[in-house]
Amino acid sequence: MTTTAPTTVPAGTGRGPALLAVDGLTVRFRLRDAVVHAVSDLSLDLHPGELLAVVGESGCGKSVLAHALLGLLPRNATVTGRARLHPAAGEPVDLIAVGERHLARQVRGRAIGLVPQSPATALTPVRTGRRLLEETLRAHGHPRRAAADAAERVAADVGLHPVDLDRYPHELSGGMAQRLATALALAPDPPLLLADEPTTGLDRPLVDHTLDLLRRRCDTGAAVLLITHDLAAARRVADTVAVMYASRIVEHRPTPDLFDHPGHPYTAGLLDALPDRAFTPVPGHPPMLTDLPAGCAFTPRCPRTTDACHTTPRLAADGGGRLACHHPLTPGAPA
Ligand SMILES: Nc1ncnc2c1ncn2[C@@H]1O[C@H](COP(=O)(O)OP(=O)(O)OP(=O)(O)O)[C@@H](O)[C@H]1O
Ligand code: NI
Repeated sequence: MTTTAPTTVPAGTGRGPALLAVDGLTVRFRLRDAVVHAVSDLSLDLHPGELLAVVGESGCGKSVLAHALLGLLPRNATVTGRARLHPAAGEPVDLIAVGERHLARQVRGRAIGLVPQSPATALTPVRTGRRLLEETLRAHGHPRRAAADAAERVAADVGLHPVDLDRYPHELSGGMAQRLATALALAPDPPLLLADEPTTGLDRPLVDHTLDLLRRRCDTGAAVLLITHDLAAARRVADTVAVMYASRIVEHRPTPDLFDHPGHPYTAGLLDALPDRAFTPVPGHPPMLTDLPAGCAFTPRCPRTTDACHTTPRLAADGGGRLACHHPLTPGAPA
């Protein structure tokens, strides 16, 4: 590996030991005649009570990050680095090294919940939402009768009507399937939740409702890694925001700092694309992850590029956050 980022998180979030400490996580996919650099040297800490939003354009590696932590990647993936999960009750475990048996028995669903990006395909088609929820709850120790009540409660939490619980997954709209998937992930009350675009297909009031639900989970001690395209969503609920570009975290800061004083030209570009700002998209397209340029991958789209950008910038402490850029923006100065 070329660089190793510090594992400290931005100031203000470092209370006690991290629940999740990811260090140098790298994922490569082998294709017949190419290698996909899906996640590169990624480091982050997540503490109990913290909501971290991971944002970035389509294909930058957000879902692969979540799947790597849960051992859900296909066989052509190679994962290196460490991801230490340290639950309050229990020994720390390296999610990358621990192996499928432990992940299946102790981690997935129990220690780490996942709201998958495409819930419609992830839901078992032959069981109603109610059965799926009750089975999940019983698998995590709820007695039969308590599970029935808890299923209705958690369904109501995500805005699902009891009648909708008696439908089969194919009878649900995209938004209902999304809410059911969220309910299934939340039901066992995992200390860590990975929520991959959990508001897809929801109308605005339900988007806010779901986001606030995740926020409340953090306020009662859980940690949430929220993957989203929606910067407004991140702004509403996240404590810190990590911006990914072409497989790397390029900036990570407390939420207000990121929105008010972005340091990376890419972050500034994403903010400029917001409808309530300049509403101008970042020009150009992200690079192919099979063919990344040497050095900073944002170089071809960056207005500040110089020769220095041909070496990969280290993700280093910057103010209260972390930044990987040779020519960062300074607060108040034009891009
Ligand atoms: N099994 C696989 N084999 C090869 N490449 C893969 C595989 N799974 C994902 N990729 C590639 O890894 C990269 C990262 O994908 P990922 O799904 O993490 O993107 P993302 O940031 O979640 O995008 P989106 O916002 O569209 O969900 C993409 O280039 C994708 O094509
Ligand atoms: Ni994704």
